[in-house]
Amino acid sequence: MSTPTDYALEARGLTKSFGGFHAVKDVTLKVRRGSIHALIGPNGAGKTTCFNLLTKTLTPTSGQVLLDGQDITGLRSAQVARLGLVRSFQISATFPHLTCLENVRVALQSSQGTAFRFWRSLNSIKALNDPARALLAQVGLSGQEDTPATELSYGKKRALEIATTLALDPKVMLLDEPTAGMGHEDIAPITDLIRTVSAGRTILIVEHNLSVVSSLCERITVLQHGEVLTEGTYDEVSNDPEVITAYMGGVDDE
Ligand SMILES: Nc1ncnc2c1ncn2[C@@H]1O[C@H](COP(=O)(O)OP(=O)(O)OP(=O)(O)O)[C@@H](O)[C@H]1O
Repeated sequence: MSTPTDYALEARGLTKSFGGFHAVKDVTLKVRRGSIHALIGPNGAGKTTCFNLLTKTLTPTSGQVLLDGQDITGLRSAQVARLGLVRSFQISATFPHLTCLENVRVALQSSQGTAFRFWRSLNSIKALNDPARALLAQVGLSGQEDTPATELSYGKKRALEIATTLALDPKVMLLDEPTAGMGHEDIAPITDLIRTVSAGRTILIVEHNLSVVSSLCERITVLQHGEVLTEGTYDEVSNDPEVITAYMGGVDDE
């Protein structure tokens, strides 16, 4: 039998209204520890609003968010990041003119709360070089330490963003459309990378590319009009007639 702490991240009855409009309505979501869980749905279904509620970028109108069974509804975004709930491609945006090594070093400094202490000694900054190199190696960017982020290919930029997220040592990673805008050649490597970095972590992913979802995710929650339409394995949800009507028919499965 499942206990509450089998779930690294939980939403209970989460609702967000803008004026009278419910962008997210009574969403209950349980993300099992150590799993990769997808949140999918057609455009405007409420996925981004849900992510913003989970990372506390938005305050819910009602409902609760729990991290490892702890109610984090009242906390701020930076506080939940320190507790280990980190959203990639948002907090971890990279600095285009810094090198890969410098980008990861800044993220490591920020995870230690020292990012803006410019008077830190050069030695203490240099001490971050080895861990920064190790993180770059983890995402397949060895040899690119001195390359400015702006010169990386699109896929490698995403890998760098993942390295800066890993620098924060997240327990739960929220990945917001990691393959959006990518060419076919970059999709398989980034999918493999997400699988690799998922070891020992929990991942919730919003992703439009359903072949990425089917190859990565154990569980899938489908949103429609701000509400949970269904939840299950890829086979279960992709064969659900309601999902086919609401979602599959209208989505370009790249
Ligand atoms: N700040 C806001 N004020 C008013 N309405 C909003 C606001 N943010 C989102 N919405 C509305 O809430 C609904 C859900 O939007 P949301 O961006 O969460 O959907 P989504 O599933 O992420 O869509 P997409 O796949 O297109 O990114 C939409 O109808 C959107 O217009």
